[in-house]
Amino acid sequence: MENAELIDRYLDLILEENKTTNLTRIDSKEKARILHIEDSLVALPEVNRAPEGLYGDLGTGGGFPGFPIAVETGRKAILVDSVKKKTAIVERCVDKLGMSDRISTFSGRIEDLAREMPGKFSVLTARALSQLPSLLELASPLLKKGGLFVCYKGEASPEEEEAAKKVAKKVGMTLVSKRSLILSDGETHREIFLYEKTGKPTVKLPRRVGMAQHKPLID
Ligand SMILES: C[S@@+](CC[C@H](N)C(=O)[O-])C[C@H]1O[C@@H](n2cnc3c(N)ncnc32)[C@H](O)[C@@H]1O
Repeated sequence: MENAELIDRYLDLILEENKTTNLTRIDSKEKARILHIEDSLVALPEVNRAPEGLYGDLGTGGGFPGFPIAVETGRKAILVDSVKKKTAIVERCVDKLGMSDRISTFSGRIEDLAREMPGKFSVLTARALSQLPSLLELASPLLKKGGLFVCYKGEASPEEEEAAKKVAKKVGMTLVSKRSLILSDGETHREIFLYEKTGKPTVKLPRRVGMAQHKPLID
């Protein structure tokens, strides 16, 4: 099966599951094609700059951008979410498409994955998960040196970007690029932030579960 067809079938399976479990508020196929598939794939150029190796999608929900990115890059992938019900559905859909040898899930907190697999990832993505400062802290301990972190943001405020600068330094990450675009619906604004793991964090990571999101390292 072609990649595009595989991804389209995955979306069908997720929309079917969505009738009984809340995975996405977008229920029309037409809209979902733009907001889930097209949007997931806009950061492919950034992801492809990463060194070879394992890919992870943090806070994957119904598997976006994780599934489309995993298929298009051909990388081994782990899709991470703390809600077991969601990862169970993603796993079932991946399995139905015969992709479970390459794409797996981790059901648990990102902080716990960082304890199990420190420095094992070459590239990570996160969409609609948290503010940049928290995301940087969560991603850093999972990445190998030279690994990349691709953040899909709506519109980051100047304050959020300023806070992210401070935290990036503390967690050994460097901003490589930022790009803005509008999706083909003509209205959805997307910002892609690309960070590289360039050094050692000056704080011990991961901190206790929940700290990155509730008490970011901004002071
Ligand atoms: C708003 S949803 C976004 C889902 C998907 N990335 C998308 O854009 O469609 C955020 C997801 O992140 C998960 N999440 C939030 N904090 C997490 C953490 N610390 N560890 C693992 N998953 C987390 C939530 O369970 C939720 O499914």
